[in-house]
Amino acid sequence: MKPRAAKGRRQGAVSEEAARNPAGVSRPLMVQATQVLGAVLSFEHPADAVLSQHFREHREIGHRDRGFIAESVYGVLRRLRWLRRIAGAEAGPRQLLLAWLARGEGWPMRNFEGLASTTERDWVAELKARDSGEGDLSVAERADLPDWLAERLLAGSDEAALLALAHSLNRPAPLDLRVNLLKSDRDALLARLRADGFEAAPGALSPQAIRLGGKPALQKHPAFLDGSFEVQDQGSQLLGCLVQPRRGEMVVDFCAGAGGKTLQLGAMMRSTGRLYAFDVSERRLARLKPRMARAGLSNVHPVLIAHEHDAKLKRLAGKADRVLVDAPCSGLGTLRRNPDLKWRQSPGSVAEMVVKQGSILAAAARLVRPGGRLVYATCSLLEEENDAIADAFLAAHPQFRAVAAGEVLAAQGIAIDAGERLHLSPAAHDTDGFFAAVFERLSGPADAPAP
Ligand SMILES: C[S@@+](CC[C@H](N)C(=O)[O-])C[C@H]1O[C@@H](n2cnc3c(N)ncnc32)[C@H](O)[C@@H]1O
Repeated sequence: MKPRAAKGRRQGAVSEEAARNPAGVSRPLMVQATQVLGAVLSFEHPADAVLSQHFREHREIGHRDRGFIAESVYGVLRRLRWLRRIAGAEAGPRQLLLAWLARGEGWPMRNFEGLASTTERDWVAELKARDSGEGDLSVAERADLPDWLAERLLAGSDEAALLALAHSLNRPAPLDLRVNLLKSDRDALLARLRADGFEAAPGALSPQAIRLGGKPALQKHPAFLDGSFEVQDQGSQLLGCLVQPRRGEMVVDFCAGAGGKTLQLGAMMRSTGRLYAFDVSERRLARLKPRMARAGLSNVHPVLIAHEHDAKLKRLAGKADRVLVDAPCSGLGTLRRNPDLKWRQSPGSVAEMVVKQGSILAAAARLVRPGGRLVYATCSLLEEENDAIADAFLAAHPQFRAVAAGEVLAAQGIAIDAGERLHLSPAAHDTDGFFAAVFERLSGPADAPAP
């Protein structure tokens, strides 16, 4: 990614001395937020990557000011359709930001004094009075989703449910931690965090989860540095519970990425057995390595593969006790954290993903031993990436049977309305949107070799 601005203090650099409005925002901070928003709205790179790069290049920006920039950018992304409707289809980043603050955040006019020019303030005053014509909006506009996505989510649902889902997706996500069972337990970590002034409560769904109030900075907290916890959404934790790996087993995390779930699986195995972490991305696997060390795991073996038919996988055929396929997907279940995805994805990108998902699942299934378990998961809300893939897999693989996700979770004391397959959503469960299907390989002959 190209740097968008030179480093150091210059015009627009946030300083402690600059005058701030009643909301604590200064003119230079507005300039920074506008710059980042402009870069994000080109949709060339994921919003979180643009923000991280900006903050790396501007270490002088404090925690609170970073919060303002990130929340403003994410606020605009969440409500982009609505904002363009009230601010005009041609509105640039500065206007969209002003419109968000005036209408989305409900700033009073006095907050704009000193931050916006007279012309801008006149425009904002007019905007505040403007009727955005809510009555004439389509369901996709009210949901602040692109038409194609609203249509797909509406299939098998109704308008009220779609709007409830969209509103839950258009809110910021809570902050969940996963206790590293190798290093601590939930009660001990809760006590430690509360003693440090954190608002912390046990997660309602995952037995390994703690939910924090607010968005405290955690990277330098001693309990983070000593590996006692990782940040992981409760929904994601339930996927690890569906895999339910045991001590001494051979487990494969087929799409391990930077290891969000690998670390959970490794801790559930108590750092015994062998846990292979495959991925096609060297960059992501590189990020897993320091996390393994911090977590105190010695059973994880990261392996870079070229694709799902890589020859490195052959020797594991029919050997794994558990295989997780946390498939590459549209990510639309994570819109609370990645609101730009709804504008970055398209029917074409989803169609490509679907082909890849089917291919990865079929390849990963070859590694499962008779009697072993296979879990297919995504963080998508789209039927074609979820149930349709699971249905097609079962139809083409009679050597596998479906296992009810609800029963696997209930056996671990996790009471959730899962039924056959897990469908989590921010509206119903206050987690990110996740899907998971569990399969078991029947005893029988091994698969024919891969073509
Ligand atoms: C949803 S992400 C995984 C997230 C990770 N499991 C976690 O919990 O942090 C999907 C991953 O699949 C990887 N991937 C894409 N194509 C793949 C393939 N053919 N085989 C294995 N992994 C692949 C991507 O690089 C990405 O890291």
